[in-house]
Amino acid sequence: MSTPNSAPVSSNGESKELSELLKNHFSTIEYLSERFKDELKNHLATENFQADEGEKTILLDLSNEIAEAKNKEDLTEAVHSKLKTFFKINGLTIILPNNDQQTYQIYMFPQEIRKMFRNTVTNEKNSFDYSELKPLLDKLTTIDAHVEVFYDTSEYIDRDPGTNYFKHWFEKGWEKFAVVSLKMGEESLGYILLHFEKLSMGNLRSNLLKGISSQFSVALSNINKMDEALRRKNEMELLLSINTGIASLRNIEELAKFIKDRFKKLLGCSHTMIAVCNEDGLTFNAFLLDEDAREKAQPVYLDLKNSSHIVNDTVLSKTMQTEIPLIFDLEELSKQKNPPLYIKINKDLKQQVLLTIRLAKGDEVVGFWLIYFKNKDTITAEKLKFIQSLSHQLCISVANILANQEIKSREDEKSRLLKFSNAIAPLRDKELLSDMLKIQLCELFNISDFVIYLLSVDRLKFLPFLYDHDSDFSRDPEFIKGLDTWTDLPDNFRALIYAIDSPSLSELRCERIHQSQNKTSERDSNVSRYGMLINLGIDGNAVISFAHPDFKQLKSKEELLKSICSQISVALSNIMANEKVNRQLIEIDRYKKQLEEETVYLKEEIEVNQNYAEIIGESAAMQKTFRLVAQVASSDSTVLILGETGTGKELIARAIHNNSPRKNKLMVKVNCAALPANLIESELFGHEKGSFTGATERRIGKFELANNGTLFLDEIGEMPLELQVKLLRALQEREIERVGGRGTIKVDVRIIAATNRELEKEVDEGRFRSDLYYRLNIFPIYLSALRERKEDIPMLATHFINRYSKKTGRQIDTIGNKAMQDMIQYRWPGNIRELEHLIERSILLSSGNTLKQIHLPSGRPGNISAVSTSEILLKTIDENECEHILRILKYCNGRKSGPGGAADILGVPPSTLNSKIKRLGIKKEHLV
Ligand SMILES: Nc1ncnc2c1ncn2[C@@H]1O[C@H](COP(=O)(O)OP(=O)(O)OP(=O)(O)O)[C@@H](O)[C@H]1O
Repeated sequence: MSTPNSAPVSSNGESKELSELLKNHFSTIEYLSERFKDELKNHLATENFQADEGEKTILLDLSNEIAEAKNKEDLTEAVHSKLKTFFKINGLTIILPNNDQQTYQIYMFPQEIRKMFRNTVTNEKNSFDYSELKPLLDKLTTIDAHVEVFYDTSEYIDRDPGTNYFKHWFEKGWEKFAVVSLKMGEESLGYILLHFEKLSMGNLRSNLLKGISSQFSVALSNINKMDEALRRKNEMELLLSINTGIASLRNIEELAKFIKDRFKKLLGCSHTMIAVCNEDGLTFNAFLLDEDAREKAQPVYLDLKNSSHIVNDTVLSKTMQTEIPLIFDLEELSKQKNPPLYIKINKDLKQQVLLTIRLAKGDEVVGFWLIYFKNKDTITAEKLKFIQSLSHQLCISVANILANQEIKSREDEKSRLLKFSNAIAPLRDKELLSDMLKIQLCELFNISDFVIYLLSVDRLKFLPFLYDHDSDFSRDPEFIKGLDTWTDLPDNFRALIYAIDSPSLSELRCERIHQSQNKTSERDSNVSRYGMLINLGIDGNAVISFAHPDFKQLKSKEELLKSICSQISVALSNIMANEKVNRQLIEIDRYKKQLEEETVYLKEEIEVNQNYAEIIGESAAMQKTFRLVAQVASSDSTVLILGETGTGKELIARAIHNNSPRKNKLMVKVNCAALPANLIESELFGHEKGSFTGATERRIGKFELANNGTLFLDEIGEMPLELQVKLLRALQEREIERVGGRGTIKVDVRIIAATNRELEKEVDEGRFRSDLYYRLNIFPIYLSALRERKEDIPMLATHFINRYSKKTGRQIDTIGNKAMQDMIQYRWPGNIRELEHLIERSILLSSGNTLKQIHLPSGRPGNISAVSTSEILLKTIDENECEHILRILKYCNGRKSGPGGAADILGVPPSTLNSKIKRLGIKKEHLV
């Protein structure tokens, strides 16, 4: 027959074997029953004792009754009735050893006696120490029992303080007792105590007593066997049901419920705990804690669960060495210095005994089962055996659950990694990646903030690359300043970086890089910084630094963190590659735009050069101008060209540029009057993408475009005051800042400015900054109005007739006298531009080879010049200009643009005319 140890029920696959086993048990019980009667008879027949016929009859009679006995109670009743008849005993007690063979139990009383004592004495749980009866039992052993020896009950009263049985007997008047030893071979099965009142003491007739003892012993032995078989059967059944139940458990909660529902009552324990050894083999973690204990011992109890404990204590190290359950006295254990938490908690919970058993798969110790009892007596040898059997089932269940947990956590980890990867893979923008990393890292690791630093190849410098935009340090000016700058690593941080050769979690407790991060950590002293190296392949390395309140918790997720860092590495490499491509695209785009703009300028230049190839003028004023141009051209000096509109300021500016060392670079023109005030800054200095509404792309400004060339600021007098400051700064610093840009850009530009305004007057009236005026007025060139150098008119007229004849395909060789006279008399408020335009127009309207008529404004030649000199002297240039524009507007019926429109006649672009109308305050009503 198998024992629970030799046939542990370990899996469903073995249940067939169990059924077989149970069948065997049943047949054993039946077989034993049948054998019992035969054995008794044989025993009597083979026993070599002298008995008379009467005794034999009694014995056979008893034998029959005993044979009918199904259990110990029946047996007791049978023996009692016979002994009462033959030996006139007053009472009978049967003492049986407990399984430990160390203690005994007054196991059975006949019913009659129980009634007699009104059930004040029972046969339940009344073990007493062997030592109390030792002298008596020793004597019995030596004299082999079957004797007529009477003992005084009174002598044993004091030896039995726990149960007081002897006291009861004595008080009943049973002053003597005799002992009959029950034996099977060498095995002691127990004793029968026969109680007598002194007077009724009779002859014990030892042969008969010996026969009864033998019969009783055989019967008891068989009943014991039957009981054992039954016990094993029950145990097997229980194990089978536990096996079936436990095999289906998939998680800790189910196991906890199973233990509570199935084991606790069975074992009679208060609560249990399962501890699982960690991979290091030196520590364990509470795997399953009984909720009954949890309710009583919060929150210390949770500490037990959330932290690792050392296996090498007095209890668990012993438990580890053996497969049998061990029993510890909690009182004793708690006396040791710094007892483990699981001992302390349970001592406080008033537990008396700790029973431990290891949970092992072969030689591998998976963990421990700790069972707490309030009372030591509840633990019986059967329970110990049973617990040992259960431990195998439990170990399998725990191993299954751990394996499930492992599979689940791997699956979780995989799906987290997948989720993380899906979340960051499509991101090509640093800001978006930073925000996504913050969300993901928070969710996965509960981090407070993070920064990713790129490390230079020599690991001597670092650059903050991605960071948590919500963190305190992201607002720290020191941190912001370092964002675009490679900075030397602090010594302590460098040492740490050198120490990390592969990605692993490191504490950065003393190695914080930025002061602001220190501040964050100091404010919340529970938060420390940690770091991990990120391998970027050919791009070198980076370090992720983050704040976290719990190193242990973080450490437990180190593997996941490593995987995440690998993913981050891919994302960083993508971003860096993307940034590189973007930078190159921007650069290409910039070159493209520059080329486009340069092409436009070159085209203009070709066109303008055709116009400006020849500067006509023989007058003294023009000769003076030519000299000045020659003087200043070769230098880098700023030139200020003054003169009425159309006097040739731009022409002179180009002449200066074309004769300067910068002639192979661009001369870029900015018409300060033609641009809305809010766009001039962007026009001059450029802008970054998104710096203002409409700035959909980054654009370089005229300053950058004119780099190494000349910037011609036409109509400088129209520049708004607020921009004059910025212009002045650019001229002084020789560097500009794009609108919305972060840094400054060095430029090497020669400035030529022009205006038809009297700048000094503008300065006096506060419309022009004096400092800018002085900055510009380094080399002034004044161009006289055409009316002041009328001697140039014939040459200019001839020049323009030639140009426009060719252009229009007309063959005009000469100009009629009248037309020439008209032109000389005319005042030319629009100066040479007006002359040029009138000639072009007149050519178009003429016929024949001679230009006979010049179509002067108002159609009345010379009428404009018919004003008196005194009238002219009393007017300012602005008043004069205002009047002239008004006159032309009226002439054109208010039409400003298009051929024959006011701008066309005045020889200015419509935008210039508009700004002049605005500046001079000309309104529609003035035209009436
Ligand atoms: N001395 C000159 N010889 C030939 N053409 C001239 C001369 N001066 C001016 N022009 C012509 O007159 C026109 C106007 O000249 P320009 O644009 O240089 O004048 P401006 O003073 O800059 O005018 P505004 O102040 O309105 O900008 C141009 O077509 C230019 O070629």
